[in-house]
Amino acid sequence: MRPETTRRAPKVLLHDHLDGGLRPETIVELVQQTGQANDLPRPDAEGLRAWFQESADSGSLPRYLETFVHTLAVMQTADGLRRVARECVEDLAADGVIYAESRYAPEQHLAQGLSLEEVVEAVNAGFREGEAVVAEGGGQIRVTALLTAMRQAAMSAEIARLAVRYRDDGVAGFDIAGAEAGYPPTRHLDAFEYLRRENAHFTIHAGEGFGLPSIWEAIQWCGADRLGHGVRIVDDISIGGRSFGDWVAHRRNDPRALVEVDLSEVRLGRLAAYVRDMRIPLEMCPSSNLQTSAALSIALHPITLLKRLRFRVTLNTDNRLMSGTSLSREAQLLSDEAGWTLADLRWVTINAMKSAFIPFDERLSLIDGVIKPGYAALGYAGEPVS
Ligand SMILES: O=c1[nH]cnc2c1ncn2[C@H]1C[C@H](O)[C@@H](CO)O1
Ligand SMILES: [Zn+2]
Repeated sequence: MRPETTRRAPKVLLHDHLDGGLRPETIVELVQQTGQANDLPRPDAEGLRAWFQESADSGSLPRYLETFVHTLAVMQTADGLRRVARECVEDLAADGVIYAESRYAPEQHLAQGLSLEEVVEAVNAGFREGEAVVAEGGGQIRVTALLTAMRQAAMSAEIARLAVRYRDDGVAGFDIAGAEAGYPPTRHLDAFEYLRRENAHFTIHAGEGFGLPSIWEAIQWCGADRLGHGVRIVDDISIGGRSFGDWVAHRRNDPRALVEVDLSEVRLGRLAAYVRDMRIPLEMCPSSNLQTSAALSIALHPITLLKRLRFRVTLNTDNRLMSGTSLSREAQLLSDEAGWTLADLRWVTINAMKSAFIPFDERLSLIDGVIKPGYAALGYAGEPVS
């Protein structure tokens, strides 16, 4: 794929953290307004941009998460939140995203006295402003919010109630995030049971910093509609009688290994089969996984095998600032290093749109009215993906 084609292609983003996608320039400006500029690890936008990426490259999820203290610091006022939300929408639209679910944890924005409701309303206002700016410029994007509860904290029941309260006002669902090992999703069972009683939607970060037990709990015990990452589902997949991890480690110097592997040699365990059979969406984030050591390289990232096996794969950014990425960059990396085509990008885009938390008729109208015509305009009308 040519980068310009990748950027122009309509894309759908289900897993993007609002507090992981700020413009470095905005952080510098907002910190200057508060008079706390000395708290920044670098004084200027370019220095900050590099600092976030380098610090997030630590190889560990808990250390990756430490960098968020500097984005959260400028997201404690209604004005700060509204600006960050508006710029998020503008940046995604410029990258060719036509529908996004942007997540953040309201409980992390209360330090300067905002209430949970004020946080949600400020972010919603920013999203609506961003959509209006994009529409005025002749573009098109819709952004909804997912409210995240932090898994190490104890506010999930309250955040779940907040998500239901705003379900008809810009909030599409609920999520659990934060360090995974040691914090199983079942700690938040009351929140999930409440959401299910309310017929509400939720996703759970699972199978990123921890393996199969976390995925199993998220699906079979908590009832998650989607999996945040879910990349470690490959621990339940074998190739030629070897575990995926062993198999890939032996081929770490063969970048085409996953593109060429004979699928008749692949066996799914019961959990992997369940995830595929039930069409459970995987919100996969390749660059983020390299930074937290959940995958070895783009070429050998499990997403390419899972796509070939027809799991319901979606492609996402996770944290654009910490990973120095965008959705089109993620797609371009897969094109350059793992043989992905425009047909593959269209397929994961439609997968994502089908898996979104907005009503079915609205998803369908974006698929038929925007995504399919958008790919047709690029010269790709939708032959089956190999
Ligand atoms: O990839 C992630 N795994 C777990 N937690 C994450 C990830 N990316 C961001 N977070 C956390 C840090 C943010 O402050 C929080 C809400 O967006 O979610
Ligand atoms: Zn995430």
